[in-house]
Amino acid sequence: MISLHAVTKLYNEGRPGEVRAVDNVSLEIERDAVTVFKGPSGSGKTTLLSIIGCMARPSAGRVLIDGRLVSGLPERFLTEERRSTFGFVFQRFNLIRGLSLLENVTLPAAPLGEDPREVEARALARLEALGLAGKAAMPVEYLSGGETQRAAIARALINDAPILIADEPTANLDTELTHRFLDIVGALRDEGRTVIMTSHDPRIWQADHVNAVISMQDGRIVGEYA
Ligand SMILES: Nc1ncnc2c1ncn2[C@@H]1O[C@H](COP(=O)(O)OP(=O)(O)OP(=O)(O)O)[C@@H](O)[C@H]1O
Repeated sequence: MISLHAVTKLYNEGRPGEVRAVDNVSLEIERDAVTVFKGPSGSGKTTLLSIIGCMARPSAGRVLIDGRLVSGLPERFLTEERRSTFGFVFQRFNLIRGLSLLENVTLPAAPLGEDPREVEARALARLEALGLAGKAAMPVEYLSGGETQRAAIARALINDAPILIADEPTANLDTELTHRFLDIVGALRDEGRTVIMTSHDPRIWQADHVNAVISMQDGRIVGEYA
C-alpha cells in the first residue's frame, strides 16, 4: 500500500507566483493494482506522481510505501528508494541521443552490476513486446514520437521495478499500440507489480486492466472509483 497523508506541494513557496499544485491530498493506492489519475491540465497529476515516485518532496504531509515513511528520507536514501522501487515513464523522455535504442533501454540496469547479456536479452524481449525489436540498433533520435514513447516504456521496465510510474504513457499511441500497452500493464499487474499513471485518454480509464481511477482538480482529489 502507498499511503499519502495530507500531502501538499507548493512551488515558489512564499514568493510571488506561489502555486499550490497539490492541496492536502490523503489517499491510499493499492499494490498489485493499476491506478490512473485523470483531471484537467494543471490539476497536479504530474506533481503528485513525482512525489509518489520519490522524485520530489512534499511541502507538507507524509508518504509511506508499505508502511515505510519515504517523504522525510535524506537525499541519498531517497535516490536509493527511487532506483530500487520505481520505473518511470515521464512526459520528457530523457532518452540519450547518440546511443542506440537497445543501449538506452539497458542503461538503467548498469549500476546494478547484472550480467550484461541477461540485461540485453530482457531488453530485447521488452522491445519485442512493444513492437520495437527491429529498431534495437537505431540511434534514438531517429525514432518517431510513438516509438520514442514505447522506448521509454521499455526502459522503465528493464529493472523489473515493483512499481511502474507513467505520465501520459499513451499520448502519442494509436489504438492498436494503446491496447498493446494495456496488455503489458495487465501482465505486469498479474506478475504482482503496481502501475500508477496519469492519463487524459478515456480508453485507459475504461480499460479492464485498470483497477482505480482518481480524478483531480486544482490539486485536490474530487472523485475516485474502482
Ligand atoms: N516546477 C514548477 N514550478 C512552478 N510551478 C509548477 C512547476 N511544476 C508545475 N507547476 C504548476 O503546478 C500546477 C500543477 O502542475 P502539474 O504538472 O502537476 O499538472 P498536471 O495535472 O500534470 O498537468 P498536465 O495534464 O498538463 O500534465 C500547474 O499550475 C503548473 O503550472
